Amino acid sequence: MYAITVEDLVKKFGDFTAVNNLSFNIESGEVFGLLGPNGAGKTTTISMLSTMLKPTSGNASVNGFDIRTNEDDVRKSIGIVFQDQSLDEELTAYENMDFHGRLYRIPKNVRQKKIIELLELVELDDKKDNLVKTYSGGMRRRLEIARGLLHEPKVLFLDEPTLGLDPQTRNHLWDYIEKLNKEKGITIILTTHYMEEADKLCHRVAIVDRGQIIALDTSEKLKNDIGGDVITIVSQQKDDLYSIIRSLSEIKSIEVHDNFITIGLQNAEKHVAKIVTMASENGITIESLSIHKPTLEDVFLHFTGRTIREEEASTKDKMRMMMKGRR
Ligand SMILES: Nc1ncnc2c1ncn2[C@@H]1O[C@H](COP(=O)(O)OP(=O)(O)OP(=O)(O)O)[C@@H](O)[C@H]1O
Repeated sequence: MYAITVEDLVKKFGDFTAVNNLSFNIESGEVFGLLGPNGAGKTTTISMLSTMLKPTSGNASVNGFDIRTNEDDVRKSIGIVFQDQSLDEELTAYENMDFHGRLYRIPKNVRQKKIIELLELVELDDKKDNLVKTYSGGMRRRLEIARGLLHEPKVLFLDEPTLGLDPQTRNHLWDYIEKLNKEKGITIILTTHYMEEADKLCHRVAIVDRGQIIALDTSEKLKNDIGGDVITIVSQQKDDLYSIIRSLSEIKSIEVHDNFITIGLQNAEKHVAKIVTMASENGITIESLSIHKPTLEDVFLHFTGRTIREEEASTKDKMRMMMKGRR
């Protein structure tokens, strides 16, 4: 059974198309990732699915409810944790949860029990009476996730759940997200520009670029399609090198980029000497050469010819954290 169906979904802001004809389905109980660089249209997509934004055209349903005509039922059946923090710093964790539970009109006795159970799940029960302003970034994010689950949604939307968190806290949060999915069977749709996050957490990944899905499958399958290993060669004479080695039968894929070539092939270490010899015999200088197992970055590069621009992403992280610090 599908928790989410999306058909030809489009969102335009004036002349600009932020989401361009997306179609995909998410199985009930799946952890599904939208992976892509900043501005790819990930947040816009989940904003439409959570009924915070109206689509320009197309159809989608969440838990069987139409996002255009059945907004209230969609909202009641989902939990949302968006990028911008929405906790009340001057309240305790328990009070933040309680306030949310009242908004959803959860009866007091059920509410009290559920709050403790969820705070235990994210291991914040012993800090429940501390003010949120004393919490670390990771604790706040855990609390937001617990709060998003209070009304027992079947589907949870997480927009960049670990944005700006340090690697250790990020790992920790991944464990909670996995636990939620396994223990509670909640369908999770998350957006991320961290490839390791999509790789680690998601059963299937949709790689999004410029408003479109450019690849969708399990991370394993996406990476296997590139070839068993990837050789990256930096050379000023990349075009010459390309023409010399392109017809080697062991090469599964070969692409020329700005100042380097990527080659997908099985058992790279067996063939690398031959490639270097061919280069040298033809007077081609290799500046550097590396071999690695394919990552989702390679998949992105393969489909778009660009990298996911981690640098740009991390600059944006820093800006966001600075803005949060100022509040
Ligand atoms: N309200 C809006 N008005 C005009 N343009 C918008 C609006 N919201 C988003 N956009 C544009 O739509 C594009 C997609 O934005 P979106 O936030 O969905 O990207 P994203 O993949 O989630 O990236 P990020 O992680 O940076 O949020 C961007 O170019 C953004 O500038």
